[in-house]
Formats: sequence, structure tokens, C-alpha cells
Amino acid sequence: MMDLSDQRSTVLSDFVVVANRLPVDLVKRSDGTTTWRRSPGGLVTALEPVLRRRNGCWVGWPGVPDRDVDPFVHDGLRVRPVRLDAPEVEGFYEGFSNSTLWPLYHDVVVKPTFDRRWWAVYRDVNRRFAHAAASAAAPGATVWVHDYQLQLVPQMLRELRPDVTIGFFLHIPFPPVELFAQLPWRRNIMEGMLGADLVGFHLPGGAQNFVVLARRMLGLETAQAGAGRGEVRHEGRTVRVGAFPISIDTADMVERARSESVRRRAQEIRDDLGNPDHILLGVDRLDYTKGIDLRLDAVRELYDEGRLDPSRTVVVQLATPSREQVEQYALMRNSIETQVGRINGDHGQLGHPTVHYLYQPVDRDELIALYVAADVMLVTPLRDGMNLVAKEYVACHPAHDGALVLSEFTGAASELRQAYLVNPHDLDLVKDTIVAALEQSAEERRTRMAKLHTQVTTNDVHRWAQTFLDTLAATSEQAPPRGHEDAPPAWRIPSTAPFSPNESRLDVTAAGRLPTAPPYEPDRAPS
Ligand SMILES: Nc1ncnc2c1ncn2[C@@H]1O[C@H](COP(=O)(O)OP(=O)(O)O)[C@@H](O)[C@H]1O
Ligand SMILES: O=P(O)(O)OC[C@H]1O[C@H](O[C@H]2O[C@H](CO)[C@@H](O)[C@H](O)[C@H]2O)[C@H](O)[C@@H](O)[C@@H]1O
Repeated sequence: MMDLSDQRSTVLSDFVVVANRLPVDLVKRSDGTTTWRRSPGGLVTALEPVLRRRNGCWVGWPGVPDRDVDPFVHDGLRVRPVRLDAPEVEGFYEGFSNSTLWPLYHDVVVKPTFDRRWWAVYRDVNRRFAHAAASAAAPGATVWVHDYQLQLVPQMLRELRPDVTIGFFLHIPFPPVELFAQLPWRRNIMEGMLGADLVGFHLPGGAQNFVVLARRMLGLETAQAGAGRGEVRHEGRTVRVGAFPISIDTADMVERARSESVRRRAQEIRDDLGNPDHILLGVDRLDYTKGIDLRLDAVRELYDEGRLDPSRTVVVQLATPSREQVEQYALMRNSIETQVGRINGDHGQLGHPTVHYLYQPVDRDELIALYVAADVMLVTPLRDGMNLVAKEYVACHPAHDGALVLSEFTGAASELRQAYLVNPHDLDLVKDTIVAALEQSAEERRTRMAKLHTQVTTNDVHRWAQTFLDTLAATSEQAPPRGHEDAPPAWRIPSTAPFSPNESRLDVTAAGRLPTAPPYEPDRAPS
């Protein structure tokens, strides 16, 4: 248990978010001075408005190695930076997080590397984050730990601060048993996450995979209800598990998309692109999971076959630089840029490329203007935890124009059922679907987009956070009084079989049901 008496000089918070990324990155300007810039990725997009509303504190890494930065307030947000040295960035961030866990959890779309040195660094860095969180949290605070980079933090934090309530949320898919079982440190990761009071995933499938592993691999007592809700009994505590599909600050997006300045800019973009009949748009971190290469293949074939007219239909692809030191990302960049060059070489004209490609982050309002201008949004990941870009595009079409082509392998596809859903591995289907989205009737377009818009308006990021945090609060209220943690729960379902990674995932749903109606409904995913 940590002594908080030495923390008097620092403000302690009742609500602490812990994530690898801070909402802002420290970046060097060309003149050698530094400034803070919005960090990449959907985790920051989602959490920033949540923290702003709840006046909490954010513990995370400032995005550059070897920099000690004191706690500070950025644009009204309280921020507590955690230092990582260059070898730690390599072993923890580029290595274990993004070359082991990221590919393993994304269906092994590239081969994960299992390196024992990276694992040791991952553990050490997780311990540092746990200490930073423990130092930031007021007595009895709620600490919300995020994502695959910090899966050991809940357990480590609990050892330091048994008084705090701990939530954990995974932003990427949680893999099926047979994939997770490849991980040499699979037990440590599971035990790390089980340090939380509530473990959340985007989708019921991830939650179910987690409960199955707890029972089969760790031999713990578990219970499952429908739609991914479950409980795991661990070290005398009950850990709740659930699905909580994340979203965006929809009202903010809608307001910006409707603003005069953004609408004017959207028209300028159309003019600058030569007033084509159709604009197809892709917006992604440059990541091999996002299927940018697949959609470019589809578009190239459509141009080659004359099904799309390059003088009337243009593609805009924004790619945010991401994890550039990781080999697979550098390779992916090269191959995408080769694809873009080839399409433009074959189908572009002087001053009029058919694919407009930017490898850079753009300002938020510029991005929204692009969403507004685009007739068809292409979201084709091979695997994606959620994909907020899809929801952002929908939010930016409050008049119910536009069309969304969406991979079935995104978390968003489970909610955005009226999108043009595609299997991105099926190139002919992707091509036909792009053409269908372009040729849809005005009525079809309005009907689909109206339903999608209702979905993202009803289920925004504030509702997501509220549901998770309400569930977490209810969980800690239901915990047995200290000293009575071993009282046997009524629902106990003992593990019966030894762990086997090949066991069917589905058989566990027969394991048991919660005897009483659970107090929460995290799987509400209205259409
Ligand atoms: N080039 C870009 N410039 C600015 N923001 C971008 C760019 N590309 C992506 N984004 C933002 O990054 C976020 C991506 O989130 P998401 O789709 O959930 O995927 P991920 O978190 O894996 O990158 C979105 O909020 C999107 O608006
Ligand atoms: O921090 P980076 O290495 O630069 O990567 C950016 C973020 O990518 C991942 O985002 C995920 O979270 C989104 C919101 O829940 C979700 O929509 C998306 O499907 C995920 O890929 C990663 O999980 C974050 O930790 C990174 O910060």
C-alpha cells in the first residue's frame, strides 16, 4: 500500500485516466523549439471530451523519449506525463505493444514477434505507469486504465492502492483463445487485467473470449450472461466483464459540420479537386490493419475496367504517420505510395491526379470539411477494434447525404448496420459495393444515412463513458465488505477441464448463467 503523505504538494484527483498516449504530443518545430500537438488515434479522440467534462487528470507518455515533463494543464486538461527512455520506447512501445500485442490481437495479420527482452521492458514500464497513477489518485478515487499497452497496470495499481476503484478498457479486439494462447506471457497479462474491478471491451465477442480464458486457462470460477456480460472470481474478488462500444462526441462533430466556415471549406475542396461528380475518401492512421492497400486495389481495378471515370471520380486518402520506427509500418507506407503512384501514372492527367494522397495529420476542421465534401467514405480494415472514422463521417452528414462503405471486421460494423458492409478480403465485392454506393438512389441514401445518424447521435462517447463508469461504480458498491472477500458467491461455476487452446469457443456459453438479473446492460447497441 502506497503512502500518500509525500503527495501533499501535488493535486490529487478523484478521477484519473491512465493511457499510454497523452492527449497531446510534444513535437519539435523546425527552429528547434517545442510545442504540444494533438496526439494521433481514436483513443485520444474519444477520451479527450470525456475527461474535459469530468475534470479529471490524464496520466500518459508525451510521445517523445528521454523527456522529463512536470505535471501541467493543457487547454483546461490536467496532464501528468510519464517519462520513457529511448530503449523503453523501443522495447515497450515499438516492441512489445506494437510488434507483439498489436498484430496478435488483430488476427495475426502480420506475424507477432515474441521477444523476452521486450516483455521485461513492458513489465517495468507498466510498473512506472502504475506508480504514476497511484501518485495521482485521491483516496477512494476512480482510476480508468486504457488499452493493450497497460494491461499489467490494474494488478500493479491494486497492490499499491487497494482503496481505489479500477476500471480497465481495451480499445482493440481481444483475440480468440487459440490466438491469445500463443503469447508466452498469457497468464501474466490475464492476471494483470484481472486487477481491475471492471474489464471492458468494445464487443461481446472480446468479453466472451476473456471470460473463457479466465476459466479455461487460469482455472477461475466464472459466470456468463448473454451478450458478453460475465464475472470472474479472482483472489477473493468479483471482476465484472462487459462490452461497451465506444463512440465520438457526436454533438460537437455535427455542430462543426453545420458551421458556415466548414461548409464553405467543403465547397472549396470540391472546387480544388476540379468539381468531380464523386469524391471517395479514406482517412486512417497508416497501419497495415486498416486495409488502405485493399481499397486502392479496388479503385485501381475500377479505373482500369472503365467502371469509374478518372476524370469524374477522384479519391482522397489521408494517412496519419504512425509507428514509423516499426518495420511493418515503413514497408506498408512504401507499398501504399507505390500503389498511389501507379494509379496516378495510369489514370491521372497533368494537374489532375485521380488519387490525392496526404501523409500528414490535418487540422480538425479541415478533416470535418473533407468528411462533408466526400460522397462515399471508404473504411476497409482487415481488423479494427471500433473505427471512429466511420462514426465521424456519419456525424458529418446530418442532412443524410453521403454513403459509408464499411468493413465487417470493424467494431463499428456491429452498430452501423445500414452502411454498405463488405468483406475487405473479397475484392470483387468491394468493387461492386463502391459502385453500388455511388449509384444509390437519393431515397436509398437518405434512408440509410438517417438510420446511421440516429445511431451515432444516440450512442455518443459521453453515453459510453457514463455507462462504463456507472457499471464500475455499481461494481464497487456490490463488493463484499473488506475482510469478507472470501464469502462464496451464489453463482460459482468451477473450472472443470484443463486448458486447451483448441477448445471450441462456443461451448463455454453453456457453462452457466447469472442467477439474478445483472444491474447493467452494456450491450445495448440500438440500430
Ligand atoms: N490525417 C489525419 N488528420 C487528422 N486526424 C486524423 C487523420 N487520420 C485519422 N485521424 C483521426 O484519428 C482518429 C482515428 O481513430 P480510429 O478510426 O478509431 O482508429 P485508430 O485509433 O486505430 O487510429 C479519428 O478521430 C480520426 O479523425
Ligand atoms: O498511440 P498510437 O500508437 O499512435 O496509436 C493510436 C491509437 O491507436 C489505437 O486506437 C484504437 O482505439 C480507437 C478508440 O477506441 C478504436 O476506434 C480503434 O479501433 C483502435 O485501433 C490504439 O488502441 C490506441 O491505444 C492508440 O493510441
